[in-house]
Amino acid sequence: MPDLLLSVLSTVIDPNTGRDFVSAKCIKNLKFEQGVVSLDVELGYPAKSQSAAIAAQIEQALGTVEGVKSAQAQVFSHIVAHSAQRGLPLQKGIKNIIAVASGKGGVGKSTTAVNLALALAAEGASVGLLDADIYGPSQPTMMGVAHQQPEAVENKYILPIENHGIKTMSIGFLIDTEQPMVWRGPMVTQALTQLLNETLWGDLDYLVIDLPPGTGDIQLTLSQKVPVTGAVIVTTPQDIALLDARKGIKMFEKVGVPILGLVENMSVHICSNCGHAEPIFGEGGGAKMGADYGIDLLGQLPLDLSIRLNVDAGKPSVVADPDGKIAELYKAIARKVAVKIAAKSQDFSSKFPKIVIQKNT
Ligand SMILES: Nc1ncnc2c1ncn2[C@@H]1O[C@H](COP(=O)(O)OP(=O)(O)OP(=O)(O)O)[C@@H](O)[C@H]1O
Repeated sequence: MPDLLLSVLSTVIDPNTGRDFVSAKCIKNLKFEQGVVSLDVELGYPAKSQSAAIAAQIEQALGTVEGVKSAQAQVFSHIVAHSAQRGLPLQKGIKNIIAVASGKGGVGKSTTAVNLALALAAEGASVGLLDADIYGPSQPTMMGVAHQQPEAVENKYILPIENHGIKTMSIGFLIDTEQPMVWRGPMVTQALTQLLNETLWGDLDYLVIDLPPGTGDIQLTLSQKVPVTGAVIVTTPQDIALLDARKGIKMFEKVGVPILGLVENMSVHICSNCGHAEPIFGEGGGAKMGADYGIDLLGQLPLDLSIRLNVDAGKPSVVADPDGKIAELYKAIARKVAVKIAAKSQDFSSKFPKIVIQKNT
């Protein structure tokens, strides 16, 4: 019987990965007793909003097998650590780091980063958000923690600020944003490494880093020093933003950080009066760029007043309207990001070449 059950299960396709649950090694503890099948389904990514549907899909397939009276599937997620660029040692307690970047400012990188972090948490993961955007640290406002100060522990560590179910730390808490950029620039890499290392994050499945916009020295150094599992690039459909986004892609390629995909923000404007959709910044740019570079388009967000109002109010769309259309778009992006990470290597060996010094005899 178990063989027959497994062969039926091997025809059931996971809607998130496109693979069947058997070859993806998700099926555990399969039991068959007196006509009752029970099994665990282990997913490598968080998908709380879909676990009931996945269980139903599996139970229904098993229910068609002759001799099966009932089937019960328990769906849960088990998120593991994946290797970072060039075998950089991982951050203690943090399984995966996702960098959110953009080629230029103002394309909605921070809005995407915060909603992505909250969507991963809504899907059941433990998540942290590190705001490294030196030009305009906006996460304290977006997360509704603008006037809070992180507490120091033993004069050595700092506690992240918790709200909406995730832990947030911002470079805005450390640097003086009133200081001219020329002062802040050289300090930022050190301040950021310090923030990453000295924040008591606890155990995290994912840490989302909101990088500063652009592709200058700061970004390059950060993407060399921070062990990143993968990067998400945010762009608007305008040509110029896409040109800048191309520079972002090149930068990550240079330092060996895998690109998880592209988010096209402000894709279309939906008129709040008549519902008419208008592609103000052009159409299809993200998809075309994705195709040119072999990068996936993870999702498209409309230019929607509620997205701005929600982040301004410190309650991003994923928490302000968790079952709404916008939250659904962010959750779908989050699942795609997590699925892509789950498919990555778990080989933690260093990719640096070994240098052997031989003595001449
Ligand atoms: N899809 C959207 N619909 C409507 N408004 C949006 C959308 N995405 C972002 N915004 C708004 O656009 C502005 C810029 O967004 P955000 O701060 O996220 O961009 P950024 O790329 O991180 O900018 P910076 O480079 O300054 O850090 C914000 O006021 C935000 O609320």
